[in-house]
Amino acid sequence: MSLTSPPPAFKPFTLALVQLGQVGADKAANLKHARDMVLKAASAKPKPDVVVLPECFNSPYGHVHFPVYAEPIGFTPGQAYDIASSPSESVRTLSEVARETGVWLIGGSIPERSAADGGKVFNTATVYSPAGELVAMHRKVHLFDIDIPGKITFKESETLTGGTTINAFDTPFARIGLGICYDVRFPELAMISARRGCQVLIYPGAFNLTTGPLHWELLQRARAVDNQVYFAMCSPARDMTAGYHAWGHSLVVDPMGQVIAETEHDEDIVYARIDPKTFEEARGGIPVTTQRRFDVYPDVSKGF
Ligand SMILES: O=C(O)CCC(=O)C(=O)O
Repeated sequence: MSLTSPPPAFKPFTLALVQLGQVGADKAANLKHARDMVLKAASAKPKPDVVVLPECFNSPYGHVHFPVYAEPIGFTPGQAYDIASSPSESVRTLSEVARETGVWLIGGSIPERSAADGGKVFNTATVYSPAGELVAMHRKVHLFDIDIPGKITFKESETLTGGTTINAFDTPFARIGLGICYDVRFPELAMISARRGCQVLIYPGAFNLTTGPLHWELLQRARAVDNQVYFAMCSPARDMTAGYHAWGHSLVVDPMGQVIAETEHDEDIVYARIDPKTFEEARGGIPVTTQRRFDVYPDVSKGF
């Protein structure tokens, strides 16, 4: 799929965010639990069309862990990919559960080591069709390097490299744009995805107890309102025994900026009905999409 082609007609669908708990040191156990929770999410009535897992769901979150848990994936967008011989056990597991449940699965993110990039490690989201095909991938573009003295210091760039592409995938009901966590702080990424036809943006994420209360909801509502799109982020559950304390509060925001679904911080699954009517009403009533002044400032979605 090309971000320059017209998007699919936007139709109603059900989204499920799996706020996964029990992410520990045992990768096989993490994968099994993720699989069990996707099965649970998909057993709801109505069955969700899209199921989402959180950032870094197969490994503890921390720069020391990324190289240890990293798996080769070897996917090139637009090229055939044989799941059965994928070198990534996480990819094989996610593909299988997508096929078994018949949902579109945004497989959170996992540390990926890429031989084609000299062995560099990325924080990578993979997406599966209901047939289990790997249809898209997003490597976190903006690395989470922050230092708030006395509160939180985190430096993903110690071991990770940032991705260089903007990614989305088409379903029969929407074009869905991708990002990962810290990417939400950079309005350009969401803006470009929205101007290239995405009606829905979904970012696996894992905010923390310092920035979570202040910025998690604010940033998602901001990205939803300034682009008049649905915006959702899926977090891991909070685990105060883990090295990183996630904020939780996976949520879905509609194109008017209203939070339409939200969890607390424990393990949970939250469902939202995504309704094109709200999207059309937002764009019709507040027509910023046709009022932009590209004679005064440039359109960042063009020219590269
Ligand atoms: O931007 C933030 O405050 C948190 C970002 C984060 O946790 C991440 O990118 O993994």
